[in-house]
Amino acid sequence: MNQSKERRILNFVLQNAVRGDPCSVMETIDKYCSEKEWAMNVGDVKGVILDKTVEEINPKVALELGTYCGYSAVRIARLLKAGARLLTVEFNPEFAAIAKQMIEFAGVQDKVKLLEGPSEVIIPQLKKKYEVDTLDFVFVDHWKDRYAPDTILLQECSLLRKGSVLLADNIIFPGAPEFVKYIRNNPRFQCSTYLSHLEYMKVQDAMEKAVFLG
Ligand SMILES: O=C(c1ccccc1)c1ccc(O)c(O)c1[N+](=O)[O-]
Ligand SMILES: [Mg+2]
Repeated sequence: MNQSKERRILNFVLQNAVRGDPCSVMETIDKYCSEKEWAMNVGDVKGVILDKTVEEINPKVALELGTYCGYSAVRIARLLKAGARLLTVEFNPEFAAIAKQMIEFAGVQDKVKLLEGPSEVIIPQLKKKYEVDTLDFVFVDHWKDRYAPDTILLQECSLLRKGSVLLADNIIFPGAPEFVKYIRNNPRFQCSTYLSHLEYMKVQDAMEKAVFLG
């Protein structure tokens, strides 16, 4: 049976990256996806914006919506301090299976918990089932029409506290217009936009940082 693109990416990493080295895994994925097959990882350019945001916040508890192959989970987890954790949510079981292997190969599995299922089901479980009090950082990178409803759901579930930071990918391409309208007109969030490019392409994109004001 034909392999999926995501399986081809994982195999390329398993054959070419250094086991236990998150940077090697990221670089190898970026090499494959820029030279062989485009894929929707946050990538090396927007990845620097993600890095700087994570380093600025130094989160104890981080959430990622949209694991895909695990690229940004590895990218975030490598920067987490001792005792910090990343919860990453993936709806697609094939993607989740690939990401699990990617995260383990990178050696960051002790910092990452991969939760398989729809975000709207998992978010209301975070407090009781996954022992989350509040989230310090949320990387929003899943289905673009879920950005706004899940941001509302995070608030309804009391998962944000004063100073919690959301960073949303793809604000220009593919775009998340409902989210942008919601977050920029909401006095409970302080927003800033980081212009960049779509991963591995010359297409303009952007990331939106939104600080919850309580
Ligand atoms: O929606 C797409 C998409 C649309 C069309 C074809 C392929 C992907 C996409 C593109 C770039 C992203 O960074 C990203 O996170 C996504 N996504 O699905 O979450
Ligand atoms: Mg994205």
